[in-house]
Amino acid sequence: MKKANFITFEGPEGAGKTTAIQAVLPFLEELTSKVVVTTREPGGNPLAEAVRDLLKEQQEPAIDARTEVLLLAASRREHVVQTILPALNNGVVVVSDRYLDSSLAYQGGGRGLGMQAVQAINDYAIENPETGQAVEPGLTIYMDLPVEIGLERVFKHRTGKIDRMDRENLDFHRRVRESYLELAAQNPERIKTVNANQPADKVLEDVKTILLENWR
Ligand SMILES: Nc1ncnc2c1ncn2[C@@H]1O[C@H](COP(=O)(O)OP(=O)(O)OP(=O)(O)O)[C@@H](O)[C@H]1O
Ligand SMILES: Cc1cn([C@H]2C[C@H](O)[C@@H](COP(=O)(O)O)O2)c(=O)[nH]c1=O
Repeated sequence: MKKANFITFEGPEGAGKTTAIQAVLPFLEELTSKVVVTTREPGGNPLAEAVRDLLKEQQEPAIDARTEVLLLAASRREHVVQTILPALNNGVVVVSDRYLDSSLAYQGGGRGLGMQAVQAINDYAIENPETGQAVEPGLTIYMDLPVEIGLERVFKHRTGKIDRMDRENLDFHRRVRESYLELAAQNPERIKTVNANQPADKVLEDVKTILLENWR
């Protein structure tokens, strides 16, 4: 496998992505001898962060599922063009807390729009304007855990606000996880699964092992 300059972290709510990314950063800088930047979705630039705020707030009437997927794809386009590509073109390693797989799992699976339809919308959003190639991560670390455990972490311990997605019902979150597991099974070369239902130091160890294996 080619050394991955674009790395994404994925998982259901409360999987520990943000915690793991922050903890692994110094290790990744040392491993790659490159500048490493972290970013997130939805977000990663001012316009996409504004979309993030919109999507996290409870909306009345409820946001239509197709509107949601289109807003996410539009914000992803900004993220790709304004943040991800300029960094990659400068030789920087980009680590994103969520990317396209989140749309496939949450909107494709969770909302029931179907992964194919969501992929098609996003093909337009993630095209590199210079090469015409899709901007895709070389490595995705999928942090897997039972949704009840992730949600318990979020509801009991999170310091930030409980948002619109967190409040979705258990079946929604189960469909999200099932979709991630399906994606991981379909893309074993790119998506590496970590058992996120372990103490944080053990999770970090497993993440480091995967990064090491993918930077040879
Ligand atoms: N391995 C772990 N065991 C127990 N608690 C953890 C673990 N990793 C993270 N946490 C805690 O769980 C909560 C969620 O962690 P974090 O924000 O890193 O997850 P996340 O995947 O980024 O969540 P989300 O996508 O929902 O924002 C935090 O309170 C964090 O301290
Ligand atoms: C990129 C992306 C995100 N989401 C959802 C998943 C989460 O509920 C929030 C992001 O916030 P977090 O702090 O990372 O939990 O947005 C989504 O539904 N679809 C997407 O494409």
